[in-house]
Amino acid sequence: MLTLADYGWDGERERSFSGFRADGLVPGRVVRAELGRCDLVTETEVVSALVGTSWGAGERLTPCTGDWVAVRPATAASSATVVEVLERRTAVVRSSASRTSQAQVLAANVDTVAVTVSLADPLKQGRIERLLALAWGSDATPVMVLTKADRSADPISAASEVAAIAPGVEVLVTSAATGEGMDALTAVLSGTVVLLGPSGAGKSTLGNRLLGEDRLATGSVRTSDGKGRHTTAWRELVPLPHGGVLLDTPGLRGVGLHDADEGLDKTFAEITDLARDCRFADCAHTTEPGCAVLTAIEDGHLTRRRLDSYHRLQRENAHTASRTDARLRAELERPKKQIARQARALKKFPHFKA
Ligand SMILES: Nc1nc2c(ncn2[C@@H]2O[C@H](COP(=O)(O)OP(=O)(O)OP(=O)(O)O)[C@@H](O)[C@H]2O)c(=O)[nH]1
Ligand SMILES: [Zn+2]
Repeated sequence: MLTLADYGWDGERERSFSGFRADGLVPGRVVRAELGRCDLVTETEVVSALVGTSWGAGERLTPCTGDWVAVRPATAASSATVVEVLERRTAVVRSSASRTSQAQVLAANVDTVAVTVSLADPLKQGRIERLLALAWGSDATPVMVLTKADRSADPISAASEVAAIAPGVEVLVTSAATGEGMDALTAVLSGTVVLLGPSGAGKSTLGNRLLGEDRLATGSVRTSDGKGRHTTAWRELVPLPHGGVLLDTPGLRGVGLHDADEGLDKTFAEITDLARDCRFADCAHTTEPGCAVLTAIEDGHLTRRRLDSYHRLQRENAHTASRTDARLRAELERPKKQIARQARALKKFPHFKA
């Protein structure tokens, strides 16, 4: 029997939950979310629960896979109901490709984001940089997982090419087909793990290999049943045999950046470092005199492609930010504000945590 601790519940969470417990509520983690209802694991069972409105504020709650929630248990008269979504420590947020620019939380409370890219196809550097910006922006730890090494003529040089555009990120070469790199992968994955990558990158196949069983539907299975892909926002949270839990997301067609300033700074860490030496604090690294970034390109320390990619993703990020509507922004900011408030409280009252 698995406990909530297997799903990542910890002492800090338990302490901040005491008020809810006093009110007869129990904690649960969302393993699958749909509009208005979700599947949860609680200390005693797996339940299907209705999603209510937030207690104090009366806002409609929108829990997503990975969220910790406060649940009112089922009674003879009513089904189990989610009454609050607990503070998100991390969140993978993308801006969908739609014109209204809806931000969408793909996964909450993730510890490791495994960015999966297939070695069977030519590497697309811009796409890798975009996925890394999304991963860094979540506040979880990104890991680059190159898949299908059995389909590549030279996986080692592919890996060093990726390492060059992924400063500070561990790069692993794997093959679900031969088992190559699986032990190394198991070793670096910790806590709640999400596999993030384009459709067909091999995420589900890799996930099944990590789980040691065919839990997740792979491309071949899905196409054979005749149903189209991407038809549902199906996501599931499954415990891993060596600890931690795996969150399977469907392949992403468009991963627009949302509020990704910090994510971009970390993705392009060497540019962020160089920029400190630019003459102007607000240097845009385009034509400014005394620009350390442009000098690095002239000296051959930085590629023009890399700077162009940085500029392109920054422009896109600024554009989606300007289109995100206020309600959504408030919803996404709420957990962050909670974190900031708690951090301030901790500073003021160091014993607060104990
Ligand atoms: N040769 C080889 N093929 C692989 C490997 N891993 C996955 N594949 C194949 O790649 C295809 C896509 O794999 P999936 O696991 O469905 O990819 P996915 O990333 O989950 O795709 P979506 O569900 O669309 O996001 C399938 O036909 C797999 O059999 C591998 O290590 N080697
Ligand atoms: Zn500059």
